[in-house]
Amino acid sequence: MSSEEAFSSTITDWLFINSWWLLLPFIMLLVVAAFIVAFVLLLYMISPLISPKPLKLNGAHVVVTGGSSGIGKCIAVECYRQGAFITLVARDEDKLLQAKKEVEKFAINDKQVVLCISVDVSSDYSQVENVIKQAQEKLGPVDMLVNCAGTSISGKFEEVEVDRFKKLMEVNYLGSVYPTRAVITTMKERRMGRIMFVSSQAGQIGLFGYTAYSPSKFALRGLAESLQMEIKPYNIYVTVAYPPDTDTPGLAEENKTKPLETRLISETSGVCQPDQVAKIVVRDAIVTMGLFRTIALFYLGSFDSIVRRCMIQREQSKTADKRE
Ligand SMILES: NC(=O)C1=CN([C@@H]2O[C@H](COP(=O)(O)OP(=O)(O)OC[C@H]3O[C@@H](n4cnc5c(N)ncnc54)[C@H](OP(=O)(O)O)[C@@H]3O)[C@@H](O)[C@H]2O)C=CC1
Ligand SMILES: CCCCCCCCCCCCCCCC(=O)[C@@H](N)CO
Repeated sequence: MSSEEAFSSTITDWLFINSWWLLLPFIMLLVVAAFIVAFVLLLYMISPLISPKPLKLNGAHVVVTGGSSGIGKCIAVECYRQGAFITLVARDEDKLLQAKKEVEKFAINDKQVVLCISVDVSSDYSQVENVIKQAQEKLGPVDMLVNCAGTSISGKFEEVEVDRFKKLMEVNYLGSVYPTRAVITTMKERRMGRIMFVSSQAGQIGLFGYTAYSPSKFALRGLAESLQMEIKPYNIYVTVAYPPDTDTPGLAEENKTKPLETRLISETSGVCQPDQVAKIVVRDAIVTMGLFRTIALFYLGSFDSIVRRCMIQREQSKTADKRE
């Protein structure tokens, strides 16, 4: 008996089957699995080749709304440490100046600047447009916008004051729409830019106590996905961050009224440190392509080509109009 026969008879004996070809379905399954693994590996390897160039933060102008406290402040520090020029946007001027001092400690060269702008990002679009204009005049066009200004409240649906529902939509949703609207035209003209929206784990899943907060964070995802499809041909990339509970003044404030259920549910995903969250979300915003995004890229590729075709057509008809 050859060694091959010995091998196959051992396996068939072991599996209590009398012919090797009964193994065929399993072998086919293995082959298919191997192909899938190989395909995913291939995607992983080509990700860096087909992804846009990472944004160099050195010398870039980064605007951080909510940059005077918590996660926003840490995002500003993270970008400053990589050589960026920073505009901090928030309402309270004292907190802004304090944050400016903290950020400035992390300078890597003596040209870097931290600019402070006091404005409510949620109340009046023309105000927001104005301050963004001022910031661009001082520090140049915005390369990256981080929409981090936001606030939260937790409580049972019927116990949350009715006007809070409107307030949270205004600050968390419109407060991200307005700054984005104010930078987008210049970004499109320059055919470059990054926009980050800071949502929350409570923006992926609705949870007890967050009937007012979650919807305002869900809304950011709808905005981000639709906007991304519009502006990808202009080489502008949008990211959404979904952090868990993070140790900030905002969380301390929220904890004052947090129902027991919300607390117990949130504890399952723990509390992060804001500098840790900042590192991750900044990296994701500047290096735009991991494995899952590569897969999403193929998935969305056909939609993108529609958008590109329309853009070309529209520009062609515009120049034709001008000639007439
Ligand atoms: N901490 C957490 O557990 C988590 C937080 N998030 C989100 O991250 C973001 C930051 O949270 P966190 O760091 O905890 O918050 P903080 O309360 O510590 O900081 C909020 C920042 O936003 C600014 N801000 C608030 N409202 C306005 C407004 N109307 N106009 C301009 N600026 C405003 C504040 O300054 P000022 O008050 O002076 O205007 C401050 O700089 C929020 O969007 C939050 O929803 C997401 C997941 C978890
Ligand atoms: C793919 C689906 C993932 C779902 C994960 C489920 C995790 C449950 C715990 C949720 C914790 C809620 C954190 C809210 C943080 C927040 O935004 C406020 N603290 C703001 O102040």
